[in-house]
Amino acid sequence: MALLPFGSFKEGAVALLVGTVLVLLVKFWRSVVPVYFSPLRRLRGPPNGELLFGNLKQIGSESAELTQEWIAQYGRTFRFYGPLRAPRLFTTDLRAINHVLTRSMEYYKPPESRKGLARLLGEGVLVTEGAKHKQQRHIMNPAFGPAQIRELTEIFLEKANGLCEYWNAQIAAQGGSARTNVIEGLSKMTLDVIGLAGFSYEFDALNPEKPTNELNRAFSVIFKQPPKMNLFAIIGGFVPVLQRLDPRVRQGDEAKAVMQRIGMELLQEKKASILSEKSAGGVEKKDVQGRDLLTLLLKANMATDVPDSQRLTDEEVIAQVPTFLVAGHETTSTATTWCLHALTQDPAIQTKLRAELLSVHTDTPSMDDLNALPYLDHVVRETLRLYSPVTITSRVAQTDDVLPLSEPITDRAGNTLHELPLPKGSRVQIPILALHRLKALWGEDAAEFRLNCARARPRRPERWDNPPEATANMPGVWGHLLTFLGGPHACIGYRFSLVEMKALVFTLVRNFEFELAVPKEDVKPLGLFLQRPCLASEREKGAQLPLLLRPYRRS
Ligand code: HEM
Repeated sequence: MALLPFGSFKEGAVALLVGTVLVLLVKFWRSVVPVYFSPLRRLRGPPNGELLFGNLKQIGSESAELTQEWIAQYGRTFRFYGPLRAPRLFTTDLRAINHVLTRSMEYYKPPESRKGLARLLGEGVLVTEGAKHKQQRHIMNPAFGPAQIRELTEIFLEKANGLCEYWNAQIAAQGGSARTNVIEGLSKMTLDVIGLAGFSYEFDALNPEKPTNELNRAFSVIFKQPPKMNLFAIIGGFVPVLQRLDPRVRQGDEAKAVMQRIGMELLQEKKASILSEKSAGGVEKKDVQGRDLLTLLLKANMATDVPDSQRLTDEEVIAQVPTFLVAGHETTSTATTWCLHALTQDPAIQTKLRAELLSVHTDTPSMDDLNALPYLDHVVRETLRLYSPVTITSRVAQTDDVLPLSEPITDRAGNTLHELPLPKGSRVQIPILALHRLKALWGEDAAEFRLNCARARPRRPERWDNPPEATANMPGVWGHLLTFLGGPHACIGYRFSLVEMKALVFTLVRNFEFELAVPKEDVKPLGLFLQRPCLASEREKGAQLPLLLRPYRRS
Protein backbone atom coordinates (compact mmCIF):
# COMPACT_ATOMS: atom_id res chain seq x y z
CA MET A 1 0.00 0.00 0.00
CA ALA A 2 1.36 3.40 -0.97
CA LEU A 3 2.05 5.62 2.06
CA LEU A 4 1.97 8.85 0.01
CA PRO A 5 -0.71 10.02 -2.44
CA PHE A 6 2.03 10.36 -5.10
CA GLY A 7 3.10 7.84 -7.73
CA SER A 8 6.83 8.24 -7.00
CA PHE A 9 9.35 9.92 -4.72
CA LYS A 10 10.11 12.39 -7.52
CA GLU A 11 6.46 13.48 -7.78
CA GLY A 12 6.32 13.90 -4.00
CA ALA A 13 9.47 16.05 -4.00
CA VAL A 14 8.10 18.26 -6.80
CA ALA A 15 4.79 18.68 -4.92
CA LEU A 16 6.70 19.62 -1.77
CA LEU A 17 8.76 22.17 -3.65
CA VAL A 18 5.71 23.71 -5.34
CA GLY A 19 3.90 23.83 -1.98
CA THR A 20 6.86 25.57 -0.32
CA VAL A 21 7.13 28.14 -3.10
CA LEU A 22 3.37 28.83 -2.85
CA VAL A 23 3.57 29.30 0.92
CA LEU A 24 6.51 31.69 0.49
CA LEU A 25 4.68 33.63 -2.22
CA VAL A 26 1.59 34.02 -0.04
CA LYS A 27 3.80 35.09 2.88
CA PHE A 28 5.61 37.56 0.63
CA TRP A 29 2.33 38.93 -0.77
CA ARG A 30 0.80 39.36 2.68
CA SER A 31 3.77 40.82 4.55
CA VAL A 32 5.99 42.47 1.99
CA VAL A 33 3.85 43.76 -0.87
CA PRO A 34 1.66 46.08 1.30
CA VAL A 35 4.83 47.82 2.46
CA TYR A 36 5.39 49.03 -1.11
CA PHE A 37 1.93 50.65 -1.15
CA SER A 38 2.48 52.29 2.23
CA PRO A 39 1.56 55.97 2.66
CA LEU A 40 5.19 56.42 3.77
CA ARG A 41 5.99 56.53 0.04
CA ARG A 42 4.31 59.91 -0.12
CA LEU A 43 6.75 61.45 2.37
CA ARG A 44 9.86 63.35 1.45
CA GLY A 45 13.20 61.70 2.07
CA PRO A 46 16.62 60.80 0.65
CA PRO A 47 16.99 59.18 -2.78
CA ASN A 48 16.77 55.39 -3.18
CA GLY A 49 20.30 54.32 -2.25
CA GLU A 50 21.31 50.77 -3.28
CA LEU A 51 18.72 48.30 -4.57
CA LEU A 52 19.67 45.60 -2.09
CA PHE A 53 20.28 47.68 1.03
CA GLY A 54 18.38 50.91 0.37
CA ASN A 55 19.87 53.68 2.51
CA LEU A 56 20.94 51.34 5.33
CA LYS A 57 24.62 51.17 4.37
CA GLN A 58 24.79 54.97 4.15
CA ILE A 59 23.28 55.26 7.63
CA GLY A 60 25.74 52.65 8.88
CA SER A 61 28.85 54.32 7.56
CA GLU A 62 28.09 57.99 8.07
CA SER A 63 25.28 57.98 10.61
CA ALA A 64 25.97 61.11 12.66
CA GLU A 65 26.68 63.65 9.92
CA LEU A 66 24.43 62.13 7.29
CA THR A 67 21.33 61.89 9.45
CA GLN A 68 21.81 65.51 10.59
CA GLU A 69 21.98 66.51 6.89
CA TRP A 70 18.81 64.58 6.13
CA ILE A 71 17.03 66.18 9.09
CA ALA A 72 18.11 69.64 7.85
CA GLN A 73 16.83 68.81 4.35
CA TYR A 74 13.63 66.80 4.97
CA GLY A 75 12.61 67.75 8.52
CA ARG A 76 12.41 65.71 11.73
CA THR A 77 10.15 63.03 10.26
CA PHE A 78 10.84 61.59 6.82
CA ARG A 79 10.95 58.44 4.72
CA PHE A 80 14.11 56.48 3.92
CA TYR A 81 14.60 53.10 2.24
CA GLY A 82 15.40 49.75 3.81
CA PRO A 83 16.42 46.52 2.01
CA LEU A 84 14.85 46.09 -1.45
CA ARG A 85 13.88 49.75 -1.24
CA ALA A 86 11.01 49.20 1.16
CA PRO A 87 10.04 52.59 2.64
CA ARG A 88 10.67 53.12 6.37
CA LEU A 89 9.99 55.99 8.73
CA PHE A 90 12.77 58.00 10.40
CA THR A 91 11.62 60.29 13.17
CA THR A 92 13.11 62.50 15.86
CA ASP A 93 9.64 63.82 16.75
CA LEU A 94 9.39 63.26 20.52
CA ARG A 95 5.61 62.76 20.50
CA ALA A 96 5.85 60.11 17.78
CA ILE A 97 8.72 58.33 19.58
CA ASN A 98 6.88 58.40 22.88
CA HIS A 99 3.81 56.90 21.17
CA VAL A 100 5.83 54.03 19.70
CA LEU A 101 7.91 53.25 22.78
CA THR A 102 5.07 53.28 25.27
CA ARG A 103 2.84 51.01 23.13
CA SER A 104 4.95 47.89 23.44
CA MET A 105 1.95 45.64 22.70
CA GLU A 106 1.49 47.36 19.33
CA TYR A 107 5.09 47.94 18.26
CA TYR A 108 7.61 45.10 18.36
CA LYS A 109 11.31 44.88 17.61
CA PRO A 110 11.91 43.75 13.97
CA PRO A 111 11.26 40.00 13.57
CA GLU A 112 14.61 39.22 11.92
CA SER A 113 16.64 40.73 14.77
CA ARG A 114 14.48 38.99 17.39
CA LYS A 115 14.81 35.65 15.60
CA GLY A 116 18.57 36.09 15.16
CA LEU A 117 19.06 36.94 18.84
CA ALA A 118 16.68 34.21 20.01
CA ARG A 119 18.68 31.62 18.08
CA LEU A 120 21.81 32.67 19.96
CA LEU A 121 20.48 33.68 23.36
CA GLY A 122 17.21 31.79 23.75
CA GLU A 123 13.93 33.47 24.68
CA GLY A 124 15.43 36.08 27.05
CA VAL A 125 13.99 39.47 27.86
CA LEU A 126 15.87 41.08 24.96
CA VAL A 127 13.82 39.17 22.40
CA THR A 128 10.42 38.43 23.91
CA GLU A 129 7.44 40.68 23.21
CA GLY A 130 3.84 41.14 24.36
CA ALA A 131 2.53 39.27 27.41
CA LYS A 132 5.64 37.05 27.66
CA HIS A 133 7.91 40.10 27.82
CA LYS A 134 5.71 41.71 30.47
CA GLN A 135 5.87 38.55 32.58
CA GLN A 136 9.67 38.34 32.32
CA ARG A 137 10.15 42.01 33.21
CA HIS A 138 7.82 41.64 36.18
CA ILE A 139 9.98 38.88 37.65
CA MET A 140 13.30 40.50 36.70
CA ASN A 141 12.77 44.18 37.58
CA PRO A 142 13.34 43.81 41.36
CA ALA A 143 16.85 42.40 40.78
CA PHE A 144 17.85 45.71 39.14
CA GLY A 145 16.46 48.07 41.81
CA PRO A 146 18.61 50.74 43.54
CA ALA A 147 19.10 48.66 46.71
CA GLN A 148 20.41 45.70 44.68
CA ILE A 149 22.78 47.86 42.65
CA ARG A 150 24.10 49.49 45.84
CA GLU A 151 25.25 46.02 46.92
CA LEU A 152 27.12 45.53 43.64
CA THR A 153 29.19 48.72 43.92
CA GLU A 154 31.95 46.83 45.75
CA ILE A 155 32.37 44.50 42.73
CA PHE A 156 32.52 47.45 40.33
CA LEU A 157 35.31 49.08 42.40
CA GLU A 158 37.21 45.82 42.91
CA LYS A 159 37.31 45.19 39.15
CA ALA A 160 38.11 48.85 38.39
CA ASN A 161 41.15 48.44 40.66
CA GLY A 162 41.95 45.21 38.81
CA LEU A 163 42.05 47.24 35.58
CA CYS A 164 44.44 49.73 37.22
CA GLU A 165 46.78 46.84 38.07
CA TYR A 166 46.45 45.51 34.51
CA TRP A 167 47.44 48.90 33.05
CA ASN A 168 50.12 49.52 35.70
CA ALA A 169 51.79 46.28 34.56
CA GLN A 170 51.86 47.66 31.00
CA ILE A 171 53.28 50.98 32.25
CA ALA A 172 56.02 49.13 34.16
CA ALA A 173 56.84 47.04 31.07
CA GLN A 174 56.96 50.10 28.76
CA GLY A 175 58.88 52.28 31.26
CA GLY A 176 56.96 55.11 32.92
CA SER A 177 54.02 55.43 30.54
CA ALA A 178 52.13 53.06 28.25
CA ARG A 179 50.51 53.26 24.85
CA THR A 180 47.51 50.96 25.04
CA ASN A 181 44.26 50.25 23.27
CA VAL A 182 41.95 51.08 26.18
CA ILE A 183 39.03 49.19 24.63
CA GLU A 184 40.80 45.92 25.33
CA GLY A 185 41.26 46.49 29.09
CA LEU A 186 37.82 48.09 29.56
CA SER A 187 36.16 45.22 27.75
CA LYS A 188 37.90 42.68 30.02
CA MET A 189 36.90 44.67 33.09
CA THR A 190 33.18 44.87 32.17
CA LEU A 191 33.17 41.16 31.27
CA ASP A 192 34.58 40.33 34.71
CA VAL A 193 31.95 42.57 36.31
CA ILE A 194 28.95 41.11 34.50
CA GLY A 195 30.21 37.58 35.25
CA LEU A 196 30.54 38.23 38.99
CA ALA A 197 27.63 40.63 39.47
CA GLY A 198 25.40 38.80 37.00
CA PHE A 199 25.81 35.23 38.22
CA SER A 200 28.86 34.92 40.55
CA TYR A 201 30.92 33.55 37.65
CA GLU A 202 34.62 34.44 37.61
CA PHE A 203 35.78 35.08 34.04
CA ASP A 204 39.12 36.37 35.36
CA ALA A 205 39.62 38.12 32.02
CA LEU A 206 41.91 40.76 33.61
CA ASN A 207 44.26 38.07 34.85
CA PRO A 208 46.97 37.66 32.15
CA GLU A 209 48.08 34.35 33.71
CA LYS A 210 44.68 32.75 33.26
CA PRO A 211 43.76 31.09 29.90
CA THR A 212 40.45 32.23 28.37
CA ASN A 213 37.72 30.05 29.85
CA GLU A 214 34.99 28.12 28.05
CA LEU A 215 32.14 30.59 28.59
CA ASN A 216 34.33 33.49 27.51
CA ARG A 217 35.22 31.64 24.28
CA ALA A 218 31.56 30.82 23.53
CA PHE A 219 30.54 34.38 24.28
CA SER A 220 33.28 35.76 22.01
CA VAL A 221 31.94 33.71 19.09
CA ILE A 222 28.55 35.31 19.57
CA PHE A 223 29.60 38.84 20.33
CA LYS A 224 32.53 39.16 17.95
CA GLN A 225 30.10 38.43 15.12
CA PRO A 226 27.85 41.46 15.15
CA PRO A 227 24.99 41.37 12.61
CA LYS A 228 26.33 42.08 9.13
CA MET A 229 24.49 43.70 6.29
CA ASN A 230 25.02 40.97 3.66
CA LEU A 231 22.98 38.90 1.23
CA PHE A 232 22.41 36.13 3.78
CA ALA A 233 21.00 38.65 6.22
CA ILE A 234 18.58 40.13 3.66
CA ILE A 235 17.36 36.82 2.21
CA GLY A 236 17.35 35.19 5.64
CA GLY A 237 14.97 37.94 6.78
CA PHE A 238 12.38 36.62 4.32
CA VAL A 239 13.25 32.91 4.38
CA PRO A 240 14.71 32.11 7.82
CA VAL A 241 15.69 28.54 6.90
CA LEU A 242 18.26 29.92 4.44
CA GLN A 243 20.14 31.59 7.30
CA ARG A 244 21.55 28.12 7.98
CA LEU A 245 23.71 28.58 4.87
CA ASP A 246 25.69 31.27 6.71
CA PRO A 247 28.69 29.57 8.43
CA ARG A 248 28.55 32.20 11.18
CA VAL A 249 25.06 30.98 12.08
CA ARG A 250 26.33 27.42 12.55
CA GLN A 251 29.23 28.58 14.77
CA GLY A 252 26.72 30.59 16.78
CA ASP A 253 24.61 27.46 17.35
CA GLU A 254 27.62 25.62 18.80
CA ALA A 255 28.44 28.55 21.08
CA LYS A 256 24.83 28.66 22.22
CA ALA A 257 24.98 25.00 23.23
CA VAL A 258 27.99 25.76 25.49
CA MET A 259 26.24 28.76 27.01
CA GLN A 260 23.12 26.72 27.71
CA ARG A 261 25.05 23.97 29.42
CA ILE A 262 26.91 26.44 31.66
CA GLY A 263 23.67 28.37 32.24
CA MET A 264 21.98 25.15 33.38
CA GLU A 265 24.86 24.39 35.79
CA LEU A 266 24.64 27.90 37.27
CA LEU A 267 20.88 27.62 37.59
CA GLN A 268 20.98 24.28 39.39
CA GLU A 269 23.73 25.45 41.74
CA LYS A 270 21.79 28.59 42.69
CA LYS A 271 18.46 26.81 43.04
CA ALA A 272 20.06 24.29 45.39
CA SER A 273 21.59 27.10 47.45
CA ILE A 274 18.27 28.98 47.68
CA LEU A 275 16.36 25.84 48.68
CA SER A 276 18.94 24.87 51.32
CA GLU A 277 18.52 28.27 52.97
CA LYS A 278 14.78 28.73 52.61
CA SER A 279 12.59 29.08 55.68
CA ALA A 280 9.77 26.67 56.45
CA GLY A 281 7.18 29.00 54.89
CA GLY A 282 8.92 29.00 51.47
CA VAL A 283 11.37 31.33 49.77
CA GLU A 284 11.45 34.81 51.24
CA LYS A 285 13.60 37.83 50.70
CA LYS A 286 15.73 37.27 53.78
CA ASP A 287 16.53 33.65 52.81
CA VAL A 288 19.15 34.29 50.20
CA GLN A 289 22.58 35.74 50.81
CA GLY A 290 23.77 35.85 47.19
CA ARG A 291 23.89 39.30 45.65
CA ASP A 292 24.19 38.40 41.97
CA LEU A 293 21.40 39.20 39.51
CA LEU A 294 20.66 35.57 38.64
CA THR A 295 20.18 34.61 42.30
CA LEU A 296 17.91 37.59 42.86
CA LEU A 297 15.93 36.73 39.75
CA LEU A 298 15.56 33.10 40.81
CA LYS A 299 14.51 34.16 44.27
CA ALA A 300 11.79 36.40 42.79
CA ASN A 301 10.72 33.55 40.51
CA MET A 302 10.50 31.03 43.37
CA ALA A 303 8.76 33.38 45.81
CA THR A 304 5.61 31.91 47.34
CA ASP A 305 3.43 34.85 46.35
CA VAL A 306 4.06 34.42 42.58
CA PRO A 307 1.27 32.43 40.87
CA ASP A 308 2.58 29.34 39.03
CA SER A 309 1.29 30.73 35.73
CA GLN A 310 3.55 33.77 36.15
CA ARG A 311 6.79 31.91 36.91
CA LEU A 312 9.55 31.74 34.30
CA THR A 313 10.55 28.30 33.03
CA ASP A 314 14.11 27.06 33.55
CA GLU A 315 14.80 27.71 29.83
CA GLU A 316 13.69 31.32 30.21
CA VAL A 317 15.87 31.82 33.28
CA ILE A 318 18.87 30.28 31.50
CA ALA A 319 18.27 32.55 28.49
CA GLN A 320 18.88 35.58 30.73
CA VAL A 321 22.54 34.54 31.31
CA PRO A 322 23.76 35.24 27.73
CA THR A 323 21.25 38.11 27.57
CA PHE A 324 23.00 39.89 30.45
CA LEU A 325 26.36 39.19 28.84
CA VAL A 326 25.37 40.55 25.44
CA ALA A 327 23.38 43.53 26.70
CA GLY A 328 25.50 44.55 29.67
CA HIS A 329 29.13 44.01 28.75
CA GLU A 330 30.33 45.90 25.66
CA THR A 331 27.71 48.63 26.13
CA THR A 332 29.28 49.87 29.37
CA SER A 333 32.86 49.40 28.18
CA THR A 334 32.04 51.36 25.01
CA ALA A 335 30.51 54.22 27.00
CA THR A 336 33.59 54.38 29.26
CA THR A 337 35.91 54.25 26.24
CA TRP A 338 34.18 57.29 24.74
CA CYS A 339 34.34 59.01 28.12
CA LEU A 340 38.14 58.61 28.28
CA HIS A 341 38.34 59.81 24.68
CA ALA A 342 36.34 62.94 25.56
CA LEU A 343 38.60 63.60 28.56
CA THR A 344 41.68 63.54 26.31
CA GLN A 345 40.07 66.16 24.09
CA ASP A 346 39.85 68.72 26.86
CA PRO A 347 42.61 68.47 29.49
CA ALA A 348 40.91 71.22 31.55
CA ILE A 349 37.85 69.00 31.99
CA GLN A 350 40.08 66.03 32.90
CA THR A 351 41.89 68.15 35.53
CA LYS A 352 38.67 69.52 36.98
CA LEU A 353 37.16 66.05 37.20
CA ARG A 354 40.30 64.62 38.86
CA ALA A 355 40.22 67.40 41.46
CA GLU A 356 36.64 66.50 42.37
CA LEU A 357 37.40 62.78 42.53
CA LEU A 358 40.51 63.29 44.68
CA SER A 359 38.44 65.27 47.16
CA VAL A 360 36.88 61.93 48.18
CA HIS A 361 38.90 60.46 51.05
CA THR A 362 38.46 56.79 50.21
CA ASP A 363 39.29 54.48 47.31
CA THR A 364 36.08 52.58 47.94
CA PRO A 365 33.15 55.01 47.87
CA SER A 366 29.58 53.75 48.18
CA MET A 367 27.03 54.11 45.40
CA ASP A 368 25.62 57.12 47.22
CA ASP A 369 29.10 58.71 47.51
CA LEU A 370 29.57 58.28 43.75
CA ASN A 371 26.15 59.68 42.96
CA ALA A 372 26.87 62.73 45.12
CA LEU A 373 29.73 63.89 42.86
CA PRO A 374 28.18 66.52 40.55
CA TYR A 375 30.98 66.92 38.02
CA LEU A 376 31.38 63.15 37.61
CA ASP A 377 27.64 62.99 37.00
CA HIS A 378 27.86 65.70 34.34
CA VAL A 379 30.79 64.02 32.58
CA VAL A 380 28.87 60.72 32.48
CA ARG A 381 25.71 62.41 31.19
CA GLU A 382 27.53 64.37 28.50
CA THR A 383 29.29 61.17 27.37
CA LEU A 384 26.04 59.23 27.20
CA ARG A 385 24.45 62.08 25.23
CA LEU A 386 27.16 62.69 22.66
CA TYR A 387 28.39 59.10 22.37
CA SER A 388 25.31 56.99 23.12
CA PRO A 389 26.70 53.46 22.59
CA VAL A 390 23.42 52.15 21.13
CA THR A 391 22.87 54.60 18.29
CA ILE A 392 19.55 53.47 16.82
CA THR A 393 16.70 51.08 17.36
CA SER A 394 13.58 50.31 15.40
CA ARG A 395 10.06 49.02 15.86
CA VAL A 396 7.48 47.39 13.59
CA ALA A 397 3.76 48.26 13.83
CA GLN A 398 1.75 45.11 14.67
CA THR A 399 -1.57 46.70 13.70
CA ASP A 400 -2.72 49.65 11.58
CA ASP A 401 -2.10 52.80 13.58
CA VAL A 402 -2.05 56.59 13.34
CA LEU A 403 1.15 58.21 14.57
CA PRO A 404 0.68 61.56 16.36
CA LEU A 405 3.25 64.26 15.58
CA SER A 406 4.29 67.29 17.64
CA GLU A 407 5.51 69.05 14.49
CA PRO A 408 3.43 68.86 11.30
CA ILE A 409 5.23 67.63 8.18
CA THR A 410 4.78 68.44 4.51
CA ASP A 411 4.55 65.52 2.09
CA ARG A 412 5.86 65.41 -1.47
CA ALA A 413 2.55 66.76 -2.82
CA GLY A 414 2.74 69.77 -0.49
CA ASN A 415 0.03 68.55 1.96
CA THR A 416 0.52 69.35 5.65
CA LEU A 417 0.18 66.30 7.89
CA HIS A 418 -0.48 66.57 11.63
CA GLU A 419 -0.52 62.79 12.07
CA LEU A 420 0.65 59.89 9.98
CA PRO A 421 -1.29 56.75 9.07
CA LEU A 422 0.96 53.72 9.64
CA PRO A 423 -0.24 50.42 8.18
CA LYS A 424 0.58 47.16 9.96
CA GLY A 425 4.16 46.13 9.15
CA SER A 426 5.50 49.72 8.92
CA ARG A 427 8.97 50.20 10.36
CA VAL A 428 9.85 53.14 12.54
CA GLN A 429 13.51 54.02 13.04
CA ILE A 430 14.33 55.70 16.36
CA PRO A 431 17.69 57.44 15.86
CA ILE A 432 18.96 57.78 19.44
CA LEU A 433 22.28 59.42 18.56
CA ALA A 434 20.80 61.80 15.97
CA LEU A 435 18.28 62.92 18.58
CA HIS A 436 21.07 63.59 21.07
CA ARG A 437 22.85 65.79 18.54
CA LEU A 438 19.83 67.71 17.32
CA LYS A 439 20.48 71.46 17.38
CA ALA A 440 16.73 72.09 17.75
CA LEU A 441 16.89 70.36 21.15
CA TRP A 442 20.42 70.95 22.45
CA GLY A 443 21.43 74.22 20.83
CA GLU A 444 24.03 75.19 18.26
CA ASP A 445 26.85 73.35 20.12
CA ALA A 446 24.90 70.05 20.14
CA ALA A 447 27.78 68.19 18.44
CA GLU A 448 30.35 69.28 21.05
CA PHE A 449 31.29 67.65 24.34
CA ARG A 450 30.63 70.70 26.44
CA LEU A 451 31.12 70.98 30.16
CA ASN A 452 32.08 73.82 32.37
CA CYS A 453 35.81 74.07 32.99
CA ALA A 454 38.45 76.67 33.78
CA ARG A 455 38.12 78.42 30.44
CA ALA A 456 34.35 78.18 29.97
CA ARG A 457 32.67 81.47 29.27
CA PRO A 458 30.27 82.59 31.97
CA ARG A 459 27.57 83.31 29.39
CA ARG A 460 27.34 79.60 28.57
CA PRO A 461 26.20 77.77 31.68
CA GLU A 462 27.06 74.13 31.96
CA ARG A 463 24.69 71.99 29.87
CA TRP A 464 23.78 69.65 32.70
CA ASP A 465 23.29 72.28 35.40
CA ASN A 466 20.25 73.33 33.51
CA PRO A 467 19.29 70.98 30.64
CA PRO A 468 17.44 72.68 27.76
CA GLU A 469 13.71 72.92 28.33
CA ALA A 470 13.06 71.29 24.95
CA THR A 471 14.57 68.04 26.26
CA ALA A 472 12.14 67.76 29.17
CA ASN A 473 9.75 65.67 27.03
CA MET A 474 12.38 63.14 26.03
CA PRO A 475 10.61 59.80 26.47
CA GLY A 476 13.71 58.15 28.01
CA VAL A 477 13.94 56.23 31.28
CA TRP A 478 16.92 58.34 32.40
CA GLY A 479 18.05 61.94 32.47
CA HIS A 480 16.59 63.84 29.46
CA LEU A 481 18.21 61.24 27.21
CA LEU A 482 17.23 58.22 25.14
CA THR A 483 20.53 56.39 25.79
CA PHE A 484 18.69 53.64 27.67
CA LEU A 485 15.49 54.08 25.66
CA GLY A 486 12.10 54.37 27.36
CA GLY A 487 8.80 52.54 27.84
CA PRO A 488 8.38 48.89 28.82
CA HIS A 489 11.47 47.83 26.81
CA ALA A 490 13.77 50.45 28.38
CA CYS A 491 17.17 49.13 29.44
CA ILE A 492 16.67 47.06 32.59
CA GLY A 493 20.34 47.52 33.51
CA TYR A 494 20.63 51.31 33.35
CA ARG A 495 21.25 51.79 37.09
CA PHE A 496 23.78 48.96 37.05
CA SER A 497 25.57 50.52 34.10
CA LEU A 498 25.62 54.07 35.49
CA VAL A 499 27.14 53.05 38.83
CA GLU A 500 29.62 50.72 37.10
CA MET A 501 30.68 53.53 34.77
CA LYS A 502 31.02 56.02 37.63
CA ALA A 503 33.07 53.53 39.67
CA LEU A 504 35.34 52.99 36.66
CA VAL A 505 35.86 56.68 35.85
CA PHE A 506 36.33 57.45 39.57
CA THR A 507 39.10 54.87 39.93
CA LEU A 508 40.82 55.39 36.57
CA VAL A 509 40.96 59.19 36.59
CA ARG A 510 42.31 59.20 40.17
CA ASN A 511 45.11 56.87 39.08
CA PHE A 512 46.05 57.86 35.53
CA GLU A 513 46.47 60.81 33.19
CA PHE A 514 45.09 60.10 29.72
CA GLU A 515 46.28 61.47 26.40
CA LEU A 516 45.28 60.52 22.84
CA ALA A 517 48.14 58.56 21.20
CA VAL A 518 47.07 59.32 17.61
CA PRO A 519 46.02 62.50 15.76
CA LYS A 520 42.47 63.33 16.84
CA GLU A 521 41.25 63.44 13.20
CA ASP A 522 42.11 59.73 12.91
CA VAL A 523 39.50 58.69 15.51
CA LYS A 524 36.17 57.79 13.87
CA PRO A 525 33.05 55.92 14.98
CA LEU A 526 32.63 52.32 13.80
CA GLY A 527 29.46 50.23 13.77
CA LEU A 528 25.79 51.00 13.56
CA PHE A 529 23.92 49.53 16.53
CA LEU A 530 26.83 49.68 18.95
CA GLN A 531 29.21 52.44 17.91
CA ARG A 532 32.84 52.20 19.07
CA PRO A 533 35.90 54.24 18.14
CA CYS A 534 38.28 53.04 15.44
CA LEU A 535 41.17 54.61 13.51
CA ALA A 536 40.36 55.77 9.99
CA SER A 537 43.94 54.83 9.04
CA GLU A 538 43.48 51.26 10.35
CA ARG A 539 39.77 50.60 9.84
CA GLU A 540 40.52 46.97 8.96
CA LYS A 541 41.72 46.39 12.54
CA GLY A 542 38.25 47.08 13.90
CA ALA A 543 37.44 49.00 17.08
CA GLN A 544 40.40 50.51 18.95
CA LEU A 545 41.35 53.62 20.90
CA PRO A 546 45.10 53.98 21.56
CA LEU A 547 45.75 56.24 24.54
CA LEU A 548 48.92 57.21 26.40
CA LEU A 549 48.61 56.37 30.07
CA ARG A 550 50.75 57.94 32.79
CA PRO A 551 50.35 57.23 36.51
CA TYR A 552 48.93 60.27 38.30
CA ARG A 553 51.19 61.14 41.25
CA ARG A 554 49.21 62.67 44.10
CA SER A 555 51.07 65.48 45.81
C1 HEM B 1 25.98 52.13 28.79
C2 HEM B 1 25.47 50.92 28.92
C3 HEM B 1 24.15 50.50 28.32
C4 HEM B 1 23.45 51.05 27.30
C5 HEM B 1 23.80 52.27 26.46
C6 HEM B 1 22.25 50.25 27.12
C7 HEM B 1 21.25 50.55 26.20
C8 HEM B 1 20.11 49.81 26.04
C9 HEM B 1 19.07 50.11 25.10
C10 HEM B 1 19.06 51.31 24.15
C11 HEM B 1 18.12 49.17 25.21
C12 HEM B 1 16.82 49.07 24.42
C13 HEM B 1 17.03 48.32 23.12
C14 HEM B 1 15.75 48.24 22.31
O1 HEM B 1 14.69 47.93 22.87
O2 HEM B 1 15.81 48.46 21.11
C15 HEM B 1 18.57 48.23 26.22
C16 HEM B 1 17.87 47.11 26.61
C17 HEM B 1 18.36 46.21 27.52
N1 HEM B 1 19.48 46.33 28.30
FE1 HEM B 1 20.80 47.84 28.26
N2 HEM B 1 22.27 49.23 28.02
C18 HEM B 1 23.40 49.34 28.78
C19 HEM B 1 23.78 48.52 29.82
C20 HEM B 1 23.09 47.40 30.24
C21 HEM B 1 23.48 46.55 31.32
C22 HEM B 1 24.70 46.77 32.23
C23 HEM B 1 22.58 45.52 31.37
C24 HEM B 1 22.50 44.33 32.30
C25 HEM B 1 23.21 44.15 33.37
C26 HEM B 1 21.63 45.74 30.31
C27 HEM B 1 20.56 44.93 30.01
C28 HEM B 1 19.59 45.21 29.08
C29 HEM B 1 18.47 44.31 28.80
C30 HEM B 1 18.22 42.95 29.45
C31 HEM B 1 17.69 44.95 27.83
C32 HEM B 1 16.39 44.46 27.22
C33 HEM B 1 15.23 45.09 28.01
C34 HEM B 1 13.87 44.76 27.44
O3 HEM B 1 13.71 44.64 26.23
O4 HEM B 1 12.95 44.64 28.27
N3 HEM B 1 21.96 46.89 29.66
N4 HEM B 1 19.78 48.65 26.72
